[in-house]
Amino acid sequence: MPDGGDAVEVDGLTKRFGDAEAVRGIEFSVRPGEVFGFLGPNGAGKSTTINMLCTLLRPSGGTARVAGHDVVAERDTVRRNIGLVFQDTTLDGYLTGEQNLRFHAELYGVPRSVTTDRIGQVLEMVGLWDRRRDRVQTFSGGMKRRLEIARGLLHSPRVLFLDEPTVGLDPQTRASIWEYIRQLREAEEITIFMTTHYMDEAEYCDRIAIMDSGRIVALDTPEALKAGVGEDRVRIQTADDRAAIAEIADRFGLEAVMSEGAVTFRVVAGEAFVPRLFAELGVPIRSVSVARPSLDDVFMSFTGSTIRDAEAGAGDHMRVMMRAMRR
Ligand SMILES: Nc1ncnc2c1ncn2[C@@H]1O[C@H](COP(=O)(O)OP(=O)(O)OP(=O)(O)O)[C@@H](O)[C@H]1O
Repeated sequence: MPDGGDAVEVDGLTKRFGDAEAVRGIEFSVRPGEVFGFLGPNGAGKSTTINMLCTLLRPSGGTARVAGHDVVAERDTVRRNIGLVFQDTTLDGYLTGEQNLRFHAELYGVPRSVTTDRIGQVLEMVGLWDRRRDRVQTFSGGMKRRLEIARGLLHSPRVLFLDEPTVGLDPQTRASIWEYIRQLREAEEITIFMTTHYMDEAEYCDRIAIMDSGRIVALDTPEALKAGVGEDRVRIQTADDRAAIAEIADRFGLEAVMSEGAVTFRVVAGEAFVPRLFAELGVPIRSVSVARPSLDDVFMSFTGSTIRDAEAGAGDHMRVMMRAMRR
């Protein structure tokens, strides 16, 4: 990619399937070295977008450049510069881990002189060096996923696309995959473009784009997106909860309720508000906690559904219902 250029640069990108517009003229860019998360409910257009960026699908309009090259005019160059780790595994179970990688190296034209070293390097990176001579069919789900990540890295791509890299894996394996992703960024100076349905994982991304109904509806750092939701949740335990609720309404104009045994209310910049609360509330406070808005709150505010609904395939249905209810 040219010096100073973006790793992914999308302008007016559109995809129509017949009359339906799956991607509606989106625009965004990803900086080199970023871990960029792509979120959205089912049918939002994420896969369609990724497929266009990976040159697997031709755009109906607009442009996309990946690693500095146009996905239509320079398709083959783009392909050489990207790695793909998609949900459907394409590993060959009868081959060993090492044989799978060797096959891929030939497919990508990795020079023979460097293949063996490179295979060793990526297998070490994902902790599979000791299992390199075992058939892949004996691997656990997490090991297969790690081998796929190793394979995606083999030809030293500039941009690695990961489609739900940790889906269906146990929390421990998910954590270790993330550890590899973080190491990767340091070791390979690679840009990572990923989709995930796990909000706790989206937190690890440098920036997140939320897509809904073919458009990018939000794009920023996880911190900025959460701050954009506005209000923090403050919970206090007091000597007299009923009096505290009344006083919070009178003095600060905030509506507090009892929730799980604590007086709970929402306020902008909760941490800065707490000293004022202690100074001005007549009722003694026994304990206080402040919770920032979560990425779940962010997702909900932009798409009208939680990521779990979206994951369960109920996202579209929920959204329609919520919109109808708001009317
Ligand atoms: N080959 C196709 N032909 C017709 N319509 C398609 C095709 N591929 C996708 N679509 C439609 O485009 C829209 C976006 O689909 P897409 O798969 O990109 O969404 P997504 O955000 O990746 O969803 P998911 O999270 O379920 O994978 C959907 O309405 C889908 O039905």
